[in-house]
Amino acid sequence: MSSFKILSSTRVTRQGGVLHRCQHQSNSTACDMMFAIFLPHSYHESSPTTPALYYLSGLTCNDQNFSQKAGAFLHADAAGLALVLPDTSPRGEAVANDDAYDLGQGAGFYINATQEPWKAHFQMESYIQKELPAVINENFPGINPALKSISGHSMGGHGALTLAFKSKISGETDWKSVSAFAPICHPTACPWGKKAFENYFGSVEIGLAHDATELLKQLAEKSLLYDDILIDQGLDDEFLKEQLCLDDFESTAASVGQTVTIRRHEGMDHSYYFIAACVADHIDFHAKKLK
Ligand SMILES: N[C@@H](CCC(=O)N[C@@H](CS)C(=O)NCC(=O)O)C(=O)O
Repeated sequence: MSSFKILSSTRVTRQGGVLHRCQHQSNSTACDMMFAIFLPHSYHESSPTTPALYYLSGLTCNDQNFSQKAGAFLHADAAGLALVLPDTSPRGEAVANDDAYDLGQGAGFYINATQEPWKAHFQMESYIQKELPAVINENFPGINPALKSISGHSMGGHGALTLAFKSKISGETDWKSVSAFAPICHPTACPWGKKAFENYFGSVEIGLAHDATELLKQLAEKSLLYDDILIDQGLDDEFLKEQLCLDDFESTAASVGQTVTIRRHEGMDHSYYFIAACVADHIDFHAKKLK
């Protein structure tokens, strides 16, 4: 029997768009997972036509930060786009954790951990690449399984870029387009990424296979480049220099021929004010690719 449950449903646009908060037992993470899904008013169960944008949140977030702060629903409703909003990690008393905000619960980094005490539950890559899309397709039949794109913020920007690149390289899943808000672009070169990879994989070197700047080279070698990637970045973002390493990604993209539209915004920081200011353009970017 399926463990899937809708815990709450709230109308969030005047046109009739609805936000559902859902829970299910995950095989990948071996615990109950929460996610939210926004369905535009044009969604109909009887017609599998609605495209979906998966949005991956950053450190310390759960499935609710984006819903409450990004102000994206009206624009997604007009574009006829569903938004899938997963949690950032497995959770619960039986799940390993750490006192620091950048490791453990709330900091899953969208990878499959191989090390104790993390590996039993921290399997977020499998969860986002395979299990969650299957749960969405089974329980929301008005979603078109072939029309999905991915975006994210900070740690979630790293997740969006790396999961999109890895799925193209492996040929397993097809994310039609990818964008990011202030992504961690080169995790093997920044403190957040080094700490995560040392703990979850046992070494930073293993993390090279999970680093957007490194994966770009493989994407190019296999002629699998995206036609464009949209990245927004605030120039007053306190994490830009030490943690995000956007310049490394930009120069590697240029050297391998990957087009990236990078927009740098004076005065904007790392917060959801910045995301709210840019989110409509990301919705339009993906909606066009998903037509
Ligand atoms: N120093 C911050 C780092 C965490 C942070 O800035 N998280 C970003 C993503 S990397 C976020 O979206 N926070 C939640 C929010 O603003 O709602 C903290 O301790 O909370």
